[in-house]
Amino acid sequence: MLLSFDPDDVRAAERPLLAAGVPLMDRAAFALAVHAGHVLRAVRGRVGGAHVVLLVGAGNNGGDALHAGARLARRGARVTALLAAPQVHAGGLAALTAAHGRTLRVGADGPDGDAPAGDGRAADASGGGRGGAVADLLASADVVLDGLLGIGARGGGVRGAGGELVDALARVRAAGGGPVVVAVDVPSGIGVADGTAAGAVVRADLTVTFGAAKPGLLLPPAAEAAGAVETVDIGLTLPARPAVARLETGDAADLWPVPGGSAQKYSRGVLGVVAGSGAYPGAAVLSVSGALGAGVGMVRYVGGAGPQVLAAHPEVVVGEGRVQAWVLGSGVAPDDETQRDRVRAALAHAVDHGEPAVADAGALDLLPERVPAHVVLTPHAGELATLLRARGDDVARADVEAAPLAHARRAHDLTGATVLLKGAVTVVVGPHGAVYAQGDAPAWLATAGAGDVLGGVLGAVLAGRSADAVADPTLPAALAALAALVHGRAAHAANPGGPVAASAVAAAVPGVVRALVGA
Ligand SMILES: NC(=O)C1=CN([C@@H]2O[C@H](COP(=O)(O)OP(=O)(O)OC[C@H]3O[C@@H](n4cnc5c(N)ncnc54)[C@H](OP(=O)(O)O)[C@@H]3O)[C@@H](O)[C@H]2O)[C@@H](O)CC1
Ligand SMILES: Nc1ncnc2c1ncn2[C@@H]1O[C@H](COP(=O)(O)OP(=O)(O)O)[C@@H](O)[C@H]1O
Ligand SMILES: [K+]
Repeated sequence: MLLSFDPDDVRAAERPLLAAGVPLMDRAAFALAVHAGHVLRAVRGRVGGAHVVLLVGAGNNGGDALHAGARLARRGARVTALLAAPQVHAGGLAALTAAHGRTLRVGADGPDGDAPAGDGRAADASGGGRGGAVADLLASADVVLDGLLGIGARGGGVRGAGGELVDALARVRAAGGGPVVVAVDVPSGIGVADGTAAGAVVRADLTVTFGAAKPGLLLPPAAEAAGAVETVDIGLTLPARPAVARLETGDAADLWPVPGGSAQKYSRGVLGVVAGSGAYPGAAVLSVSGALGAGVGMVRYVGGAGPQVLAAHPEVVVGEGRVQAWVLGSGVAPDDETQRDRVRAALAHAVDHGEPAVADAGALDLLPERVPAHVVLTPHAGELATLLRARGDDVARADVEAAPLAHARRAHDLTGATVLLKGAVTVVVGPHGAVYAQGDAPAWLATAGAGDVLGGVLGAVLAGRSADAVADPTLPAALAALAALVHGRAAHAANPGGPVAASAVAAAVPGVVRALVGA
């Protein structure tokens, strides 16, 4: 499991080590220089003679970049530091200067008359004139180390001279080619704790993060700016509970309901599916496909799409009966009152009798005021905005997309449900601070019906672990993250690197599960 921690927890973990004189910045800068060296060898064959540009802000994040730059300069790299603040980390600056690195003060914060650092040159990053010199420098770099802002960032993008550097770097990259960008600790400008990415934000190819990952490296939309993430152990002891977790391959076997030798279909879990309608019978078929692919003991289908479901899956039992979990609402049209009544009844049963339930699409507006955490909502951003508006919040889809964690958390707080918010990175929020962010899927998965398959996979897992999911209110969040992981990997497996239809994703689920839980 990949665990991330809020800046406050990281600072608290650093404090005793710093007080004891442990050289944390040296450790961080050493690891950063090693990773930058790997990148330089990959793009130029060697560190000696390579051109490295440092973007340096006012804090310790800039100090990391300067110290790493000094190490690279000692190995023969040509290193230029662009100083975006009047005062930068003194020890780092001294180290770079001693290693014969060049420094250049940029932007309005460093007027021409200001006592400049290093070789005494000043430049304006905003474009034209000396701004052109900054652009040329960035364009000619092999690697840029982004040390503008780390965990001291207050969010909303990088402001001031650093923001101009971020924009200049973006222009260089948009023109094609450009340097490999390595973010120091986090891409500068992201919301480190909440994953927002408004304003001037560095787009990195690689982020070298210290002590532990930070939530913004896992959460959308900021996760996209981080590129690959390398975590460096600098000796911090962090709390037991992370801010945001991501399930990885090794976690699936512990969570998946693998049948024991004495299993029979009822003990493995029966899933009730109330999905599909005259307008959308395919949603019922896809939902059932996901559940069967995930290996549920049995599916009972309830609704008008019985003939289509049976034609695709003769193993399904059509009609009501006892179940251990539900999938509700996929493809249930707003004007199909008969099917909506069935969804209402199933939701009430799930709440009253302790049966886990997935509430998707057409079930979201039928949710009671409060539900237990074993009810899992699976909205996309538009549906989450609608749900929040129905409960009095003034929220548009774009607001949810800009801050998915905050809005998923709000929906959890308002309803009590576990909330799985679909997207390029799927965010899950449950009770007691359980938060997951899964980025397992290729963009090809953004295709009609894919969400119905996800609901079926999740329903199967909840049916298989029904009693556990009711007894431990944080488990539905872990199982929802697990379903997202399997679903995303199934999209890869169905056609690596290429397009997938939702039915092909469902067909790939059994193989993915075998690979994850097989002996
Ligand atoms: N502690 C240690 O020994 C270790 C720390 N380590 C490293 O230190 C990093 C944390 O360093 P840090 O605390 O100095 O904060 P950092 O992110 O560099 O910047 C703060 C400055 O930025 C400014 N600022 C804020 N928001 C802004 C914005 N939007 N736009 C523009 N400016 C903004 C802010 O201004 P202020 O808010 O005070 O006005 C302040 O001047 C950490 O990520 C890791 O890399 C490692 O070496 C391991 C050991
Ligand atoms: N850019 C993307 N990259 C990867 N996966 C995505 C992306 N956009 C959406 N998805 C995933 O695709 C699925 C789409 O589901 P949904 O929006 O409910 O579609 P439908 O209602 O047609 O089934 C979700 O699992 C979502 O997480
Ligand atoms: K940074």
